[in-house]
Amino acid sequence: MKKVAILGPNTFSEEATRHFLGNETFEYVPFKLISDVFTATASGETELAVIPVENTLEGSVHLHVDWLVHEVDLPIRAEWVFPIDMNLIGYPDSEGVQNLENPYGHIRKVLSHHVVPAQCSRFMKQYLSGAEFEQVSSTAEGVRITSALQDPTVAAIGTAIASTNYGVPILQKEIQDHKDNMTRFLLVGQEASELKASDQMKTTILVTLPDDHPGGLHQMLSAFAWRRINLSKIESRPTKKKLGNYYFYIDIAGSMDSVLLPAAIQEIEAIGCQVRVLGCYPSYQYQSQTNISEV
Ligand SMILES: O=C(O)C(=O)C[C@]1(C(=O)O)C=C[C@@H](O)C=C1
Repeated sequence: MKKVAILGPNTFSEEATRHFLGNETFEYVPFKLISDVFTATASGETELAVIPVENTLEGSVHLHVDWLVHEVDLPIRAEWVFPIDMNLIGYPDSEGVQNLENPYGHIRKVLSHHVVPAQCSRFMKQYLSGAEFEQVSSTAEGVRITSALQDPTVAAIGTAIASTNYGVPILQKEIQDHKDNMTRFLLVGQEASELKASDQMKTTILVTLPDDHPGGLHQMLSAFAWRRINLSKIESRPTKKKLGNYYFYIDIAGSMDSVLLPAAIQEIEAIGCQVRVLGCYPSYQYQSQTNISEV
């Protein structure tokens, strides 16, 4: 059984991974810190890792993408998109004071993962403006601490499964700003896995433009444009080597098996761009029942 490192247990990462990879084919190894998820896989302790990289409301999780680019050499093997329903998890007001305007006015501290305030900003502004936000390593860690403290002034935002497993009630369901809040996860690792085919293949590349090459970005993009290759994401990030130096993180709809994509890459290399392929992999969309590990 291949081992998969995940941020967990009781996190959205675990929920999403179990949904897509099922409970039979892989062994899940939970880690408290996302850095440990990466290093466990880089060191060979686990074959694969699951990394959240992007959210509908928050955009890219730069910290995680930067790890993938700068700290480890783990090809992308698959991606999936999973719906994220945030829950306010805590204890009701112990004094039984019914504040009709704000039933959560007794909460003074909220514990969760750092991406959560951007996903629940409206609810937090309306009901939790009197509470301090404290960042913890995952949403589940916030629920675990809330459970240990048993203090109604401390609450967490996390998964329904964390509420059940740590025995802390859900005070309010679905507190994310949009009903269709989604997070994109990458499956990465040196070992390829047999997964169900997807009719959507993606390729992720990193491109560094040559210095002093006016119009370089335009030339690079036109290599894709005239071949009608669809770029689903392009983002510039610092190379971390020199101030003002950037690379482009590019998601391409298409496979390296096609004739067009390798030709486009050759063309941009010919103008002096450096190209690193992070992976060519199947992309899966959420359906209420999706197990991609049955081949
Ligand atoms: O803390 C968790 O539950 C996670 O799985 C991490 C994470 C993330 O890093 O984006 C995953 C999905 C949600 O967007 C919120 C948090």
